[in-house]
Amino acid sequence: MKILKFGGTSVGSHENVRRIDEIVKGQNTPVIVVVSALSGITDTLLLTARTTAEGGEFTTGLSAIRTRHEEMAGQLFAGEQLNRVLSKLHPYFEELEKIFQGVSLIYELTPKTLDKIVGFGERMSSLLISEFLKAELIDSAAVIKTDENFGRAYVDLDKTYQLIAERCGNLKGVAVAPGFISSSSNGVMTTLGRGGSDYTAALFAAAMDAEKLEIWTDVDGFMTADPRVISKAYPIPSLTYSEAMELSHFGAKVIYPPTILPVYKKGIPVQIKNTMAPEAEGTLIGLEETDWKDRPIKGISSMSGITLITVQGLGMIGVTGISSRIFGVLARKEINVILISQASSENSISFAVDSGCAEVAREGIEEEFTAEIASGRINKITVEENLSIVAIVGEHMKHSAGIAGKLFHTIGKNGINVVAIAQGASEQNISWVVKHSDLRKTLNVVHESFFLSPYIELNIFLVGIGTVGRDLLKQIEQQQPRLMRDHRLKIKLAGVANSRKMYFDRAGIQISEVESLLKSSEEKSNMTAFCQEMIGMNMFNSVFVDCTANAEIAEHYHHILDNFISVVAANKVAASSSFSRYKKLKDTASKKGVKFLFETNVGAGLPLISTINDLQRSGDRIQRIEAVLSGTLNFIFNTLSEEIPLSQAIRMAKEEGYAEPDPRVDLSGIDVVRKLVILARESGYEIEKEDVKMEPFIPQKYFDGMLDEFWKNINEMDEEFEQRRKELAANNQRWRFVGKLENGQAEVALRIVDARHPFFDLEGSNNIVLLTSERYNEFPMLIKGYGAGAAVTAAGVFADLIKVSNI
Ligand SMILES: NC(=O)C1=CN([C@@H]2O[C@H](COP(=O)(O)OP(=O)(O)OC[C@H]3O[C@@H](n4cnc5c(N)ncnc54)[C@H](O)[C@@H]3O)[C@@H](O)[C@H]2O)C=CC1
Ligand SMILES: N[C@@H](CC=O)C(=O)O
Repeated sequence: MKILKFGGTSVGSHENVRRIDEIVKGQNTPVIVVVSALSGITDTLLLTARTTAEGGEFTTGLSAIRTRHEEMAGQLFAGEQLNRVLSKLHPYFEELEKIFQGVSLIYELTPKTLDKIVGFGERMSSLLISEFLKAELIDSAAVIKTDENFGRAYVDLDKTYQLIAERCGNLKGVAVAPGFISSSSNGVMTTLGRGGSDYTAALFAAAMDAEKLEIWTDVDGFMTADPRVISKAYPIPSLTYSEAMELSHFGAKVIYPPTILPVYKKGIPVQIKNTMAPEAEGTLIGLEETDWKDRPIKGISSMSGITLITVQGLGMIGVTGISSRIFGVLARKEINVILISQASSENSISFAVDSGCAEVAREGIEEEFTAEIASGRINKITVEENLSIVAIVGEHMKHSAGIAGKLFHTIGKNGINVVAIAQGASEQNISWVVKHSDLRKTLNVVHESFFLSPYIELNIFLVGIGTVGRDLLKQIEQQQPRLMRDHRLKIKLAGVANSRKMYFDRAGIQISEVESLLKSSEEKSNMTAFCQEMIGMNMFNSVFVDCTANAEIAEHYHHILDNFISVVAANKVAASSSFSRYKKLKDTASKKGVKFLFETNVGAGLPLISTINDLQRSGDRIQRIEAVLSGTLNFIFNTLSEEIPLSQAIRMAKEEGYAEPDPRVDLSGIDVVRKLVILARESGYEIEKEDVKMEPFIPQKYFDGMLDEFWKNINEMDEEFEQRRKELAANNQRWRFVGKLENGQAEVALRIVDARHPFFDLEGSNNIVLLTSERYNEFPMLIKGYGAGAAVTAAGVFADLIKVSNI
């Protein structure tokens, strides 16, 4: 025999009732179908009853209940059968009306009367369904026996099992039973508590030693997290009884927790199934899980609307009976305590309750401890509101070291403050309290870090869509399928800005639509507002990517890192600003556990900074750097010819995407000064830009004034350069703009090199770096390759992004 329970949504429409018929027909064993009231009916019954007791009218509520059932009957039956079903339904409406009239006369609604009223929902739905399935109707109230604790009666299990077995022992086909309702030994109607239809089904299953209990609902089973918050949540194939209990306790409203006990005692498996998608596997609950045996954590549950109350005082230390008095008060006031946390010093006890009961709880505690508060032995009762509880659940957490460490490290790294923690000695559940505003981020972080997510998400906020930024977007779009497939990495563009507009979307911005979305966006580009929005979005694994050359944007890095957001910069301004600022940014990143990466600041995509970092970390010491670090200048010197004068070569470098947004930064030598300073600092030298000796090769007057004037006047230098170029060519010599660091002294200057020099053959916009260190001494390390350009620079930024993701 099988017991199939269908919830309110599953019986809430005639289409769904027809689905139930199909599901039941597919069974090849006797079946008892337990049903809830039609969706929304229990709420209407409760509301109408309460309104009536307060002097309001009941006719509207009653007529809505009547219409709903009559309409459903009209959709399920026709002709004679419809008349017959309606004639069976009408006595219920009449009886209900009489009860409401009684309540309206005496303005009183006892728990006993309320149980009688709410039980009508299941009585009427079971009538409709049994008629439609042409099944026997079992009166659950006659076989489930309880005490008279109305609203949530306690079941006499022995008596109930005996009566069910007697009533259903000879059942051959299909029977339908209302959930939720029961009766006392005096025959008074009682109910099993909200959600009690699951419990009814479990009682039938246990009494009949059923082969399986199936709970048919409107979700695909227990999910790894709340799917309304985590779009990547997916069904858990199997759980043990205790895991299901733990998950149900904190929010996963898939099954009513008391349901588990009767079936657990008899070892009856419970299958959660979706009535709307019967083909989905669902979740199987049993003594042992059938899947995911290697996963320490099966799911995350969460609960919002939580208030944490803390009772604190030095006078509590070593005093017995404090806890018993606190929880005694709460028990007397019928306040459910959701989580408890006590410091081992015993000077404080914190407990979490539903915010709706917080005020009553606080008043009760203050009253109980009036004397201790007056004498100062208890000095504080604090109430923290707007909190949420999150719990990870899994039987294999037991004796598995490192779970809590990893959990709180990951949470902390994402800037989430943990307000309180509790872990049961059973080690199946670790629960903690966070601000409600951090709940989404917490769930995402935990879901990902414990591999409950099919992929890791990196949320990027990109500023600057020029040569590098545009290519970066193109590369992300092209590489995304491979990253998802091979590395479980999904790069999500959550915010973007050009110099005019900005646009955000937590769900992710389609890269192909970036330009048009920015064009139509109402939000004007503003860095302060951009940071505010990005930080306010409070997304986990966030990275700010700066593909501008803007100094104002670089000013915001500290604030961004301080808010647990990594920074990847192609922009060289921050890393080459004052040493104290550079150091502060690095220290902040390290303190906050995020990354500040700027590999492309020197040599574009060449692995220069990472190589220097590796040498340093492994104990080497950089003694000397000699390098060509300007792609633009190298390109210009390799391009100048009789046909191509200086001014034209500069324009070509700009068109090729090598030059800075303002090419005077390249021509003045400032770009190389910045790069040399960054390399020196990464090599451990405390150096400022002003410390670098620079010999300009173009007169200062061309750099003063506006950019337009520069473009207008720079051809004045063409002739002189052509003269000098000819002389060089005649001597088989070339110009190279060289940066050098030696004995802590840095200089940049235009050099003339001949064919014997290693820089002589440096082609196009290539860069070259010779690193002399303690280990690479007689033969320095040489790194050479493209030193500028959209594709290689964007690839370098991309590589930094991948480093942030830690895949
Ligand atoms: N192009 C190259 O080969 C390399 C460039 N870099 C660095 O990459 C950065 C970007 O260079 P490119 O893409 O070549 O320059 P670009 O001039 O093509 O792009 C910069 C973009 O930033 C935008 N922008 C400026 N201020 C802004 C603001 N306040 N808000 C939003 N957007 C703003 C500009 O409108 C422009 O679209 C620069 O810092 C450069 O030094 C680094 C290595 C190589
Ligand atoms: N303008 C720079 C670009 C790379 O940093 C250069 O030309 O090297």
